[in-house]
Amino acid sequence: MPSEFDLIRRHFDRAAAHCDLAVGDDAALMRPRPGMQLAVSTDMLVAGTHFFADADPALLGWKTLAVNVSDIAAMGAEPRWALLAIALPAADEGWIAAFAGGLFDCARAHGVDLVGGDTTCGPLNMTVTLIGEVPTGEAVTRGGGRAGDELWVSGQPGLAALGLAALRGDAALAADGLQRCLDALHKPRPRTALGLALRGVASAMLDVSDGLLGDLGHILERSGTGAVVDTAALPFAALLATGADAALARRCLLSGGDDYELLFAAPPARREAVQAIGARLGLPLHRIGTLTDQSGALLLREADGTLQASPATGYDHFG
Ligand SMILES: Nc1ncnc2c1ncn2[C@@H]1O[C@H](COP(=O)(O)OP(=O)(O)O)[C@@H](O)[C@H]1O
Ligand SMILES: Cc1ncc(C[n+]2csc(CCOP(=O)(O)OP(=O)(O)O)c2C)c(N)n1
Ligand SMILES: [Mg+2]
Repeated sequence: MPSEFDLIRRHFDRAAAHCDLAVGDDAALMRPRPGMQLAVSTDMLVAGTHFFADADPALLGWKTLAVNVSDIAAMGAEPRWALLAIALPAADEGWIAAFAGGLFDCARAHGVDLVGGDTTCGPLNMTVTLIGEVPTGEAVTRGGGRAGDELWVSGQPGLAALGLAALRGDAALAADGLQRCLDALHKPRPRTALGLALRGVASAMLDVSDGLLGDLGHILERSGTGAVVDTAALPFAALLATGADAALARRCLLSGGDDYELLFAAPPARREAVQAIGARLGLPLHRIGTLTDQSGALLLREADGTLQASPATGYDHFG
């Protein structure tokens, strides 16, 4: 049976590119580049709550890091250093090797060093702490939105929630549609390049983990604005193309969660700049509404022009 230290050495100790001291000592040593602020975030994934216990370990490794990279991207920061705290029910080396493989694939794709962590025996869960860098004063927070700013969302929110609904037997999807939804659920692609490009363009930003409307509520709260969301501008077509019915597609897109897309506000004068960024990155950016001066009020404008108030609620662990 491998020891705790064998597991760390074999699976989690890899060369770090931009770090003075990484895995193996009491603490890691990193130097932020001059003129940079550190952006620090942590998110935990728990078996049964965030994933099924029999999930593919390579995909789980990817997602564990990806959801944290997404938070750093949402600040307009560059992800740099990660710490991984993991509790494992057993020293299953095949499982751990596959998990580490997926995690390091994501680390490589986003320029992240794994610089430390903790490994214990216990119910399967993992927590990554991610440290990024952003030029001092240039981070994009949730609180900079102003009435009149346009509201945008990247990519294809709703796919992951549809995938989860299908796994639970609550949605019958066409085979290729199901594949696309499961890929979104299991392998979120954090929008790092988009987050960096939106520095100096977006007035407020966050990543959508708990569902579009619920997370929009955080922008409204921190920015002191309201919002009108045009439902006709939301990207429903790709969800309907999976074979999902319209009501489920709407629920997944508006409040499903697990999207890891960026939701941001930008002044109308920056509309062309936003569109140019989307074109350069080959990433669809949807202009889905406007911030208003009615603090906290979230309205949905339907295709026929009618306005209806909506609660800004999303995924809630205790709700
Ligand atoms: N146990 C905690 N102690 C201190 N701060 C916390 C704790 N849990 C969450 N937070 C903070 O509350 C805020 C909202 O957290 P969360 O909803 O998890 O954000 P996100 O969706 O970006 O992961 C963040 O600033 C986070 O750091
Ligand atoms: C087995 C399973 N059940 C439910 C979900 C859906 N789900 C779990 S947590 C969550 C929201 C995001 O997690 P949270 O811990 O709130 O992340 P944060 O907002 O802190 O980034 C969602 C949509 C899932 N992915 N897998
Ligand atoms: Mg969190």
